[in-house]
Amino acid sequence: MNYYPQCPQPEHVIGLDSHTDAVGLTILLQVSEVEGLQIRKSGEWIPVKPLPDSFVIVTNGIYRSTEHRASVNLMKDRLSMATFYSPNLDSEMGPAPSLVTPETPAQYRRIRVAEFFKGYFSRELAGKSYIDVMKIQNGGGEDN
Ligand SMILES: O=C(O)CCC(=O)C(=O)O
Ligand SMILES: [Fe+2]
Repeated sequence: MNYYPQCPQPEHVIGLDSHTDAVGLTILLQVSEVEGLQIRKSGEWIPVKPLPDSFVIVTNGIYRSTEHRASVNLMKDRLSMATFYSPNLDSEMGPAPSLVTPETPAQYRRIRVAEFFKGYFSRELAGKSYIDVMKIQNGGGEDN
């Protein structure tokens, strides 16, 4: 649950700094129907207008996780509720074996989910997708 109190100087404040979610799927309800969520597209911040009775869905993996942030509002409080679909902490994460072929070698290494989230939650929100820490630099398999 994210609560953004009404703010007399919204131009000097950010509600939630730029980030990408580190999960498989995010479903977000903009509860109070006050504008605030923004996504970055071609370097520009685009507001995602709240629609009554609707959810915003953010995917990861083949559909790259969208960089987004939330602003605060001059006149009104804002409330959003995010639910995250993510893997079991005791498991590993990496490219789905069915997607790794000699023609399309693994581009990400496998790591323990707990290790991934430890790094994710201890970093600064800096826009860049955290999944890039798993990227295999030189290609050619998981040993590189
Ligand atoms: O409040 C919002 O609209 C965004 C919340 C969000 O990005 C998050 O909880 O990860
Ligand atoms: Fe988010």
